[in-house]
Amino acid sequence: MVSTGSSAEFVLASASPRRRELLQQIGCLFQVAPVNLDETPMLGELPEHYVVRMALEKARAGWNASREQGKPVLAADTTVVCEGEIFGKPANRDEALVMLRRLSGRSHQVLSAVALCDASRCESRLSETEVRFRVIDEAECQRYWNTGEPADKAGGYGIQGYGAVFITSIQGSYSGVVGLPLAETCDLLSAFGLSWWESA
Ligand SMILES: Cc1cn([C@H]2C[C@H](O)[C@@H](COP(=O)(O)OP(=O)(O)OP(=O)(O)O)O2)c(=O)[nH]c1=O
Repeated sequence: MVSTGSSAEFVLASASPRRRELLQQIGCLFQVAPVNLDETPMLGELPEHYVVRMALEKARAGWNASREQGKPVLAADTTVVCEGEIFGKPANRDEALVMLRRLSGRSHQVLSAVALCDASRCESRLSETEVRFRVIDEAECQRYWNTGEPADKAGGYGIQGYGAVFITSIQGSYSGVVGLPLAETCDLLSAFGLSWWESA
């Protein structure tokens, strides 16, 4: 449950409703305090490096903003990788349509990193999932944009929404594609002595 005050075991440094819902799904007690960072990849940065760096930077920024509470801070980053190229959240309709056309009829990877920081350390875990799209035609790309779903999602689609109709196979972590890989997240929480469904 999202809790306020002393019952929260950690802080989630994220504005993503998906990350909140996934943590609620496994019974975590946490509070939410989003951070705002520049998410531009560095020139030539490898996708794996980028996504882990972003998750660690968000968790560190969250820790710095709330350190007086002394609670560990969890953060995550999700990116779509198509033919080696990083697809973040589309800036506008045209960018979303370019992404959807590129994803059509081929496989891509979804990388999700989760990071946890406290006073003494910051650690991260990385999840990689292979997702295959069927062919999507131009009219479908445009109709999909009009649903409003692509705008705030890496790669311009949501597996948990209408976007599911494009997906013919997935190998890896469903929760990782949605934005927070739960097996890796629980491993990280355990490493810091934090619980999940025991608190439900
Ligand atoms: C591929 C995919 C991404 N997404 C979302 C998860 C993330 O919220 C978003 C990727 O952007 P992120 O930059 O990882 O996260 P965010 O900006 O939404 O939130 P914050 O940085 O505050 O934690 O895309 C889905 O919801 N479904 C999907 O199928």
